[in-house]
Amino acid sequence: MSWGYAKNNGPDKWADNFPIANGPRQSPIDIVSGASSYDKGLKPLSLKYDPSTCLEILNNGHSFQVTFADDTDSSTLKDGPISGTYRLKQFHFHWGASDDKGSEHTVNGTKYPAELHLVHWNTKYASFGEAASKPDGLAVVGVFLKIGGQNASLQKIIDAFNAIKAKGQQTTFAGFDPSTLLPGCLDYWTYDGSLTTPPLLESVTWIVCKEPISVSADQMAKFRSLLFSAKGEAECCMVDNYRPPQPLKGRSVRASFQ
Ligand SMILES: NS(=O)(=O)c1ccc(Cc2ccc([N+](=O)[O-])cc2)cc1
Ligand SMILES: [Zn+2]
Repeated sequence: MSWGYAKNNGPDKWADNFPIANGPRQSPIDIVSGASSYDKGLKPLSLKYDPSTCLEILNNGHSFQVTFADDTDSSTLKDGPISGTYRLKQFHFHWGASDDKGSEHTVNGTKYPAELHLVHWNTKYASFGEAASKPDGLAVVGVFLKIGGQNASLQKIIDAFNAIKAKGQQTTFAGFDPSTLLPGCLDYWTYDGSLTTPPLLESVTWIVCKEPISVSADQMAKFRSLLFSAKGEAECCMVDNYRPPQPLKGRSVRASFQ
């Protein structure tokens, strides 16, 4: 049986097939703001996204993701805590069955209803797959979602959900600008971590934005209408697809702001 988020294949079972689950730099973590240290050497994030690199949206059975053409430096992340150029590969979300949980990172123990991950890979390596196995191979920008007003940018994504309700379904998704999903303020925390799903590779520089973006309660309900299950299988709602916080194991968390 492959990994998932159920009792029998969820986060507490992942170490059985992926022993790195108990490694020294696992993600997510609880961000204790008072314990993070302001680093004046941290640069502002430089995010440059080209909507024409947006390709498709798919339900992979764990989340839904929007994938980008990453054969040129059209959509990139630079500066911040990283050196060099990282290309946007995809973005996806994690969310809960109710508004009191769903994010992977937490802030002073607080869970948000959802969390966006924008996944980038270091162009010093030849491909995403190669980069994913290197300690400085990936950089993921995390953005919290909090319940508030309707989010017009998210609505464009939600409008495609009918075509990707079940695992394995995908559809063309062109011209979407991911920068419309970013908060106004790009203050961030950063630390060395891992993928938060198997294979849990310890190759991610995490960049977690302090300011959340809004999502309405109705929009969150639409996230929860997606399915973990494939067409023809017993329907299983795609909810609680988040890993809980992992031990810090001596890592420091730096803040780009005072
Ligand atoms: N949630 S997250 O840490 O941002 C995350 C981002 C991307 C991925 C997808 C993935 C990344 C790498 C591999 N790999 O190298 O075998 C397989 C799947 C998995 C998890
Ligand atoms: Zn993720």
